[in-house]
Amino acid sequence: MFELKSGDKTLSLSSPVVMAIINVTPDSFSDGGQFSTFENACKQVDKVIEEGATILDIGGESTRPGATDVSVEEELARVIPVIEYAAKHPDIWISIDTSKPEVMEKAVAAGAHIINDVRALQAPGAVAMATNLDVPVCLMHMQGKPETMQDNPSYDNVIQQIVDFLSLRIDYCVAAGMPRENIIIDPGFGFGKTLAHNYELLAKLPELHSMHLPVLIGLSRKSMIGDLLQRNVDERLAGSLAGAMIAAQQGAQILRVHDVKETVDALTVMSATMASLHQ
Ligand SMILES: Nc1nc2[nH]c(SCCc3ccc(S(N)(=O)=O)cc3)nc2c(=O)[nH]1
Repeated sequence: MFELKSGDKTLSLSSPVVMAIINVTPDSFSDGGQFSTFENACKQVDKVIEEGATILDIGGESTRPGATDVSVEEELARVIPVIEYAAKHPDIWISIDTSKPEVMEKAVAAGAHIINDVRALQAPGAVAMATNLDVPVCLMHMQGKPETMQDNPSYDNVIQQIVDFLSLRIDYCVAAGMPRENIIIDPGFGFGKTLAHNYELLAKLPELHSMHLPVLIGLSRKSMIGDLLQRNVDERLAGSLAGAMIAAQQGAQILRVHDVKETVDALTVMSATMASLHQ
């Protein structure tokens, strides 16, 4: 099965792992920026580690629909102190959610093990930087850009176009010298997709396995849950857990979530069930 290697660490992905969302942004869509202060972010780090998170995804730039860009300096000022704090925990894996090469470089120097780029390393210098850093990289599909991606998402064949985009990005990265084993793929729920596109994507996740790479998915508390259930962002736990379990059943290896404790419990029930098949 798949495993991630970063420095002298190895993470087995033989069963799904939980990636905890740590937003260090004042305008995060889900937590109303409550973690915009260093202290709150560190409290959240401690909480999700206690709850069983395997990876922390630390982000200083909100990429929710309508979000605007943040400067390199501002992004660094937000994320570096939190990465340094989290890196004190020996066993936790740390992912930096960024598209900027400078942030990637300083985040890895501060202790990050994985790069998570919602723009699939399309920024100038990003492929070279990620290749030189030689850490696992998540390449995600987004149609358009956060400011406008939800204005009118349209596809002829959503899953095929996502597979084609990711294949192109993978080929480009490998051609630049990145080991294919460093790559994680992600269809980008909510990044330029309608409600129908998101559910078709969830249903057809197995089609991503043709790429023989680990799959990361992030649907936690997103509009595909909220719009379907007509629920506010703080009432989307049950829907998010249902989506996470469907994704795990469909073979996703990394689940990016807000609600760690609940997702870990749900995954434990699922993994126990699957384990019984191998006895
Ligand atoms: N690899 C990876 N990284 C991620 N980082 C984020 S931040 C979420 C931004 C957002 C919020 C809300 C909606 S919506 N309109 O669907 O509710 C869309 C995007 N997400 C992901 C994801 O999925 N993968």
